[in-house]
Amino acid sequence: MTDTIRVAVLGAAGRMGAQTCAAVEAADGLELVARIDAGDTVDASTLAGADVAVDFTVPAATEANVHAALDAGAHVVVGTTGWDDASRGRVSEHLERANDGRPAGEGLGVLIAPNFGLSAVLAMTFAAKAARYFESAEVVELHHPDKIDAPSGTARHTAAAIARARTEAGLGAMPDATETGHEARGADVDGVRVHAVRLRGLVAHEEILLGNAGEQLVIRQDSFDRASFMPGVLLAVREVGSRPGLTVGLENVLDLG
Ligand SMILES: NC(=O)C1=CN([C@@H]2O[C@H](COP(=O)(O)OP(=O)(O)OC[C@H]3O[C@@H](n4cnc5c(N)ncnc54)[C@H](OP(=O)(O)O)[C@@H]3O)[C@@H](O)[C@H]2O)C=CC1
Ligand SMILES: O=C(O)C1=N[C@H](C(=O)O)C[C@H](O)C1
Repeated sequence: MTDTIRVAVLGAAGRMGAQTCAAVEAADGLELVARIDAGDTVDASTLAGADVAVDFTVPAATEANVHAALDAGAHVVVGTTGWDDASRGRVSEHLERANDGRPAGEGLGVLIAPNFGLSAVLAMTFAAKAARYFESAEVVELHHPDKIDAPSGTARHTAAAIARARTEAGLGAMPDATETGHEARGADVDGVRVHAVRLRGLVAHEEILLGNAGEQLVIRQDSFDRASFMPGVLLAVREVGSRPGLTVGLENVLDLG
């Protein structure tokens, strides 16, 4: 990369995309070279020489955007939700092909972060650390009602990390005597119950409840404004070029992983 990092924003007219364009324009050492939105093609021409493409679009479009940006030779930072093992695997394979033969450390990178907010990244990290000590754990995510996916990507990432920690600690299934009304118990993400609230006035919030006999730990984070995501987005834009391959979660960039 040159000294100035050229950035293209995909989903530029959206809530996160618009805020990201403004943050990039205001940041030292970054230059906004393209605003891409629904209906636009993603290729070398529309990316306009971008070193890094930032995707805040929709779950149905994000994977194709990443492949297209990689084909155009750009690193990619992804905030969009909707990723699973299969789609992440396809991106990993694409990166292996694209980076084959490049000198070590000079390959393309993709950084997918379910949440760029520091409070959210820390809440997820703390929850994963605490999980092994509690018999029960449930996740509640609360968002603005214009959000199209549920549960949130953050809640899925949190629940998956809790489940991994429980498995590593040899914990079994959580106690739950429910016999009727299973639909009221939320989504099951790797054996962890996740509940989604949609409420006008909210932005993005998460609560992780951890319980033992006679005690409870509640870890809560609140993004009251999308400004909370911007330091993480800018950090990812600056870091992705020095992280060839696929990185999932900003905790890895912050050395919290
Ligand atoms: N990682 C993080 O920290 C955060 C992640 N998110 C996630 O980011 C995503 C975007 O959220 P948000 O900004 O609120 O959503 P918005 O709906 O406000 O923005 C999405 C934008 O993407 C556009 N778009 C749709 N399809 C394409 C496409 N194929 N190529 C380019 N642009 C397209 C939409 O256009 P149109 O409206 O015309 O369809 C819209 O302008 C969501 O998945 C959300 O969960 C949100 C906040 C923080
Ligand atoms: O749609 C949103 O707003 C958000 N989406 C991400 C998610 O699904 O986790 C991140 C944050 O929660 C805001």
